[in-house]
Amino acid sequence: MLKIEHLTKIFGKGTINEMTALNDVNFHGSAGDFITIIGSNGAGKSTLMNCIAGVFPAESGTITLDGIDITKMPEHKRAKYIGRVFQDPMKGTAFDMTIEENLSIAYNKIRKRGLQAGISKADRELFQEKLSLLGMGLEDRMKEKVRLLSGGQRQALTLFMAVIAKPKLLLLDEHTAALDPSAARKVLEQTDYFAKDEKLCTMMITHNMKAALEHGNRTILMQGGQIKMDIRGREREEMTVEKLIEKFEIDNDRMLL
Ligand SMILES: Nc1ncnc2c1ncn2[C@@H]1O[C@H](COP(=O)(O)OP(=O)(O)OP(=O)(O)O)[C@@H](O)[C@H]1O
Repeated sequence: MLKIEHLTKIFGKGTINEMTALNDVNFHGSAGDFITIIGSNGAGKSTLMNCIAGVFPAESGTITLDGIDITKMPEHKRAKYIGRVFQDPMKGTAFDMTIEENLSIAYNKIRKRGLQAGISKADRELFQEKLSLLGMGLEDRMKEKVRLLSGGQRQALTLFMAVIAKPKLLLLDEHTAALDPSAARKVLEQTDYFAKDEKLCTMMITHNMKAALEHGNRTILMQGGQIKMDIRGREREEMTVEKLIEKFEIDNDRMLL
């Protein structure tokens, strides 16, 4: 599904601020994989996601998604294949538009229809049915402006918008970090639910090592722009936060136990 080969990203090349944020990264994610990504500040986690999403080009290396070489594909074209949710609940939605208008924009991403095409009865019923799965009562508030929603509700909606267009890859960059513990738990439960789609590969950055081990089927640890560890299967089942810290000498400044 996702194949990354020899990916290197250097910021400020040739200047005194030169920084190798990704150093020859190799990675393979399969459909159905839910990979959690941990690592201390500046390890290269967000840069990896930004390179995959096409926010900036890499110096060298290739990125292939479902057999398509997307290395040089512009960001807006990749967006068709990639869903993304950020830490800031304000970021993923148009807050002055209604819930159903936001959903329609996200859904039309795959249908090449603009908002002016209107929201059909069938679409509305589909949104309503799917929203009810979030268990937040949003299905009864579809004509309300998104700005009226709480951070947790908005993040749940953003997550939902990211998956409604059936992406191949879902990139979650600390998407629950700004939420209160109960909203974070709820959005993580919803993430588990959506990540079960066997055609989807999910990658989630988190500073919460407990969550990193409790969610998904693989955990990768990044350090100094490289993937230092890729744990899965039996090794992951037996892994604990304490063992992780000990084994990989993790500096757990921002990582919560
Ligand atoms: N746009 C940019 N311009 C210059 N340097 C950058 C840029 N983005 C990231 N960097 C640098 O690249 C390195 C990796 O940053 P990145 O944001 O990927 O780390 P991270 O693992 O996501 O860290 P954090 O957990 O703090 O978010 C850091 O040294 C950072 O300062």
